[in-house]
Amino acid sequence: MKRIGLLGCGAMGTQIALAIDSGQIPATLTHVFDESKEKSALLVEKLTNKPEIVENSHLLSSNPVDIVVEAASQDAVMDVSLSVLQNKKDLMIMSVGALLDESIYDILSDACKDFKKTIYLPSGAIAGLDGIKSVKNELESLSITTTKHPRSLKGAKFFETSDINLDEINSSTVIFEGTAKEAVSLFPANINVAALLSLTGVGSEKTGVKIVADPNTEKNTHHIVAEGKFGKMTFTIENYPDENNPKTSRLAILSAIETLKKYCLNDIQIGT
Ligand SMILES: NC(=O)C1=CN([C@@H]2O[C@H](COP(=O)(O)OP(=O)(O)OC[C@H]3O[C@@H](n4cnc5c(N)ncnc54)[C@H](OP(=O)(O)O)[C@@H]3O)[C@@H](O)[C@H]2O)C=CC1
Ligand SMILES: O=C([O-])CC(=O)C(=O)O
Repeated sequence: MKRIGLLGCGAMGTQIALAIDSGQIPATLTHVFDESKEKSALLVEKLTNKPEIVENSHLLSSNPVDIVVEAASQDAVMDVSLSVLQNKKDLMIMSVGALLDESIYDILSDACKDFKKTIYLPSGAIAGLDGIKSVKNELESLSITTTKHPRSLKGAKFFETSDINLDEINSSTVIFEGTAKEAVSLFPANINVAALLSLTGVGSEKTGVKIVADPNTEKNTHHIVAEGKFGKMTFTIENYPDENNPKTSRLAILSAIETLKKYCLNDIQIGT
């Protein structure tokens, strides 16, 4: 049975832990960490098989786990990823935006080879990465338009320097248009999906991102358009947000659970 260490005990971390505890993911959750001690304690309280709460994030991978699952933040990814690999543990990353920093990406990619370990990036809140991966070398344009309710965009770094007041938006409004590289740094908890698309396709400077605030939607909608010599692909994913964190879609959590299930099972694997 695989042993899992969990970094981040928020909306996603909690659902992943419950999926392990119920046997849906055939593994043991042995260690957890969150910078909020209260959140780690609250999570452990919900579980039948209680993991140990470690004192800092680096202690997750110095314990005998097979994989560290990150469901915390881009800062957490920057802080622990290399040491996880150096400790010869696999790593699953949800805060994928951190990997758009090219030096981080290259260092981690080299470390995977050096330590013979793998970093898993689930498809998260979108679908279609299998197709985009296959046509990667023929892509001529790739873009994503993400529409969320203003409450799901609150707190983003973007608003520190923008005149836009989310509370005053009363109809569907484009609040950002730029590259995935810019989007991921200005909306770190909202548009990791643009980082996934970039890494799969044409890179973060060539992947276009539009962010729309719509007070009349209850969904987190991602509309992806990929075009090239192969033809054209469009994907529209209309996600319901998680009930505890409106920024995060339910699909992102289910995708994390499915990726972990695949990691823990020896079985027939379907899809690219
Ligand atoms: N790949 C994808 O498609 C998607 C990725 N995500 C990303 O997944 C991650 C988890 O999402 P979610 O669970 O909804 O977020 P939450 O905010 O609900 O939970 C994150 C938890 O991690 C904690 N945390 C943040 N930074 C650190 C750190 N450096 N060390 C330890 N703990 C930390 C937070 O504490 P505190 O609250 O005190 O900051 C919080 O308790 C987020 O980064 C989110 O942006 C989300 C949706 C889709
Ligand atoms: O969950 C979503 O819809 C997308 C999201 O927050 C992200 O990519 O960071």
